[in-house]
Amino acid sequence: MTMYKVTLCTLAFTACDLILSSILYICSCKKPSIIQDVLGFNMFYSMLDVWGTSILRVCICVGAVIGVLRNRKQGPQRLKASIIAITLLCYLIAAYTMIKLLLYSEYEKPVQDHWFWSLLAWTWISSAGTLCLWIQMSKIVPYWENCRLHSHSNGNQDQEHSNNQTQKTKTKLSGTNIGKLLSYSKQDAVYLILAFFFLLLCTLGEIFSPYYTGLVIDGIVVQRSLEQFSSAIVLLTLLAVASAFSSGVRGGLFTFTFARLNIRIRNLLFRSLLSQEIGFFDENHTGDIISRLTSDTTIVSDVVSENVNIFLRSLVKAVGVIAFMFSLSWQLSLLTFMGFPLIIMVSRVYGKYYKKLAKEVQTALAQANSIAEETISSMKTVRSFANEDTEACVYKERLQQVYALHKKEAIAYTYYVWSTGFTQLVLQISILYYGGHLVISEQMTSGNLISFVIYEFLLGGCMESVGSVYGGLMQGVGAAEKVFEFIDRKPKMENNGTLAPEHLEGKVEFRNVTFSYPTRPTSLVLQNLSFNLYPGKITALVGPSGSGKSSCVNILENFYSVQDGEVLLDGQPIKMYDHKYLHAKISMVSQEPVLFARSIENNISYGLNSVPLESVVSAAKRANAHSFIMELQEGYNTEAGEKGAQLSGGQKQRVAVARSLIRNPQVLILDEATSALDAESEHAIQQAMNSDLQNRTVLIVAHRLSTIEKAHNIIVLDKGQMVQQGSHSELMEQGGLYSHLVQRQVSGIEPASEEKGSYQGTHQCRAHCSIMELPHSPSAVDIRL
Ligand SMILES: Nc1ncnc2c1ncn2[C@@H]1O[C@H](COP(=O)(O)OP(=O)(O)OP(=O)(O)O)[C@@H](O)[C@H]1O
Repeated sequence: MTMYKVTLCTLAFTACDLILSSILYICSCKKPSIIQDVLGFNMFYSMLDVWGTSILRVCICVGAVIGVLRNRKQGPQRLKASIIAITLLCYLIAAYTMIKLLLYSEYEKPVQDHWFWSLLAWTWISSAGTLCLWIQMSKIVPYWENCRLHSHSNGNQDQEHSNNQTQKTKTKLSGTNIGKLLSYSKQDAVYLILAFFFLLLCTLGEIFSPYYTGLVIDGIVVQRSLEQFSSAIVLLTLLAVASAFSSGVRGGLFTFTFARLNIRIRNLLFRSLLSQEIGFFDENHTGDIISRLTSDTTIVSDVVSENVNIFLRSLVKAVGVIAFMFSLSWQLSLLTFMGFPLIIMVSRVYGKYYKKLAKEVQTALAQANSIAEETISSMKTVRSFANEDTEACVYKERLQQVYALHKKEAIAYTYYVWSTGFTQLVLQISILYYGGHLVISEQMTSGNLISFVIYEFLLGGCMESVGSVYGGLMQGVGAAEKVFEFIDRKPKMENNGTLAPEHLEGKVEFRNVTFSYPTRPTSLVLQNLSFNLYPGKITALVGPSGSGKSSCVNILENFYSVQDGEVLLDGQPIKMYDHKYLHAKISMVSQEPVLFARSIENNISYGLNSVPLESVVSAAKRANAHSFIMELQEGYNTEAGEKGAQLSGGQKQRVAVARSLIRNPQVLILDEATSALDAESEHAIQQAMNSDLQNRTVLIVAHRLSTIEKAHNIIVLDKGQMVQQGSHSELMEQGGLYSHLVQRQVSGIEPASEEKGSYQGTHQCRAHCSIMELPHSPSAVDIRL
């Protein structure tokens, strides 16, 4: 709504409020004239004070209008900042009318004055209206801001629109998350219904107990009848037993159901993670992801299960207790409910703040986990640089952030308990005072007052649980939000190809490929790159560090989408091939192969279904791994350790080569695959591959240029572009980057401009060492690729 519309509405409402309240007051006036009513004001039968609240509302509305008109820019913001105070004021007006009702009922029993009821009802309506108008005015956007928004470029509008959408989605999330959690529990509907049934039984028992306690007291104090007193005690005992039994069953069922939910959510999350594109894992830290999978899923199910249990119990109990309270005394109930909105308001404010804090705690914890995970998984590197202290300090710093957030949480909780505790105390004293008055004036029995006080305590307990559970639930919802974010995430690159031809030649074509990594979309790693790989031929990719060799392999493995151009396998885009088929036909051995913490046999047959041991042994023999495997205590059943840590670098490489060879791939990619091998092993593997070559397409990524001299085609990359192509002798004749690199390696000196990082340095050292060995090294001399 525009500023003028809201202002006009507010002024019209204010006038209407003042006129109607005045008319109703005049009509409800019991004195002959208004002047007499004003001069002889009596709280018990004059409505002057209720009319006076309309003046207060007029002041609020007119003040807001003046504030907004005088300061169009900051006015609405100030109104927004004071919404809680105005809500409190409107609530106090409504609460005052209830006190008025109690006072009036002392004078006129029952209250049958229509004008009185009309003025009371109008006061409630107009208090709510005042609050709504205040909120509307706080949302006013100044005219020039509107113009600025309209005249903004389309791009910016889209941006703002999408921001608004995100905001809206976020607000929607909290509500939908609980719904979503329940939808994941659909399969457990029977258990949940049973749990709810026992919850009702247990709550009914708890609700009736105070009532029978009141009957026991009346039996002793008022009737002095043994019969009434003992029958009430028997019923009370039966109720307590039934309630305790149901309570146990209910608790067990809820815990069981939410344990199932935990497993379900973890499974879904893990499946969703496995379906994400590789870029997702570049963007998100492993620690963060693991934290979602472990701590967040646990919070979702455990915290939610515990809190839903308490929340539902308290809610059902509160409904029953309220019904009993009204049946015992409507006046005392009214008094009790004056404090009710105040507790809700405190819970809301606290819940909102707590939810924000819970999310921050989760993020900070995930970051701390990520650091611990990274450090522990790279312990050898940390130790070799003697960097334990720094890592411990970094971790401590992150934990300090978590601690600071926890402190904030603790302070928020303290304020919350203080405010609700104080409200309840004031209420209890008021109830005892007014209740005593009702008993003395014989408007209720002493037994009923005791029952009421017990109910009031029960209701206080329920409210407290609802409030504290609300915070817990919000913590669960905050964690659920993050879990669902991952579960619902649609992979940006889906493996939904279907092509799986029986015969695959293995011709690969990079056609005008332009590529950048999703984490750095602006820096082009490959630019308009085109080359072919042919079956039965060995092609080598060489180039300085960072020139894009491994990126070509990543694209060929269909790990990333290209920005422009395409990669074709037998003339078809690789995306169109079935995921499993593609990775059975294209296999890679990398420089630092990752093995899994399983037996060597399982590592070699990884990803294949029911492979006979003979095939595993045959692949291991071709990879020159059989003899070392047989020397291990448990042979093929030997555990490889986490990431293959129980094997040496060369042994890992040989197992990885066997893992590739067993698939009999049509396209074989070797990314410095034999770099960690001794000369003899390397030679043996080269021989095996040589004899296996047949019509296979082989792509070698090489840093040691000596290893690719016999390749049929050498592609030289520089800054993501192909600068040369040909056989070793052709390229040496041509001169240029290739011969330059070879000469540098032979002389053992790398161009300084290429030394950009420690990783590169490692390669250069290796290259340097291997070339220095060249004249004597059988691996270099006997290459038969
Ligand atoms: N996952 C990634 N996310 C973002 N950028 C990356 C990623 N991997 C590599 N890069 C960048 O892409 C460029 C090419 O890297 P690439 O690994 O393909 O080079 P390379 O020729 O294989 O290098 P090396 O010989 O050192 O292994 C580099 O600038 C590198 O920083």
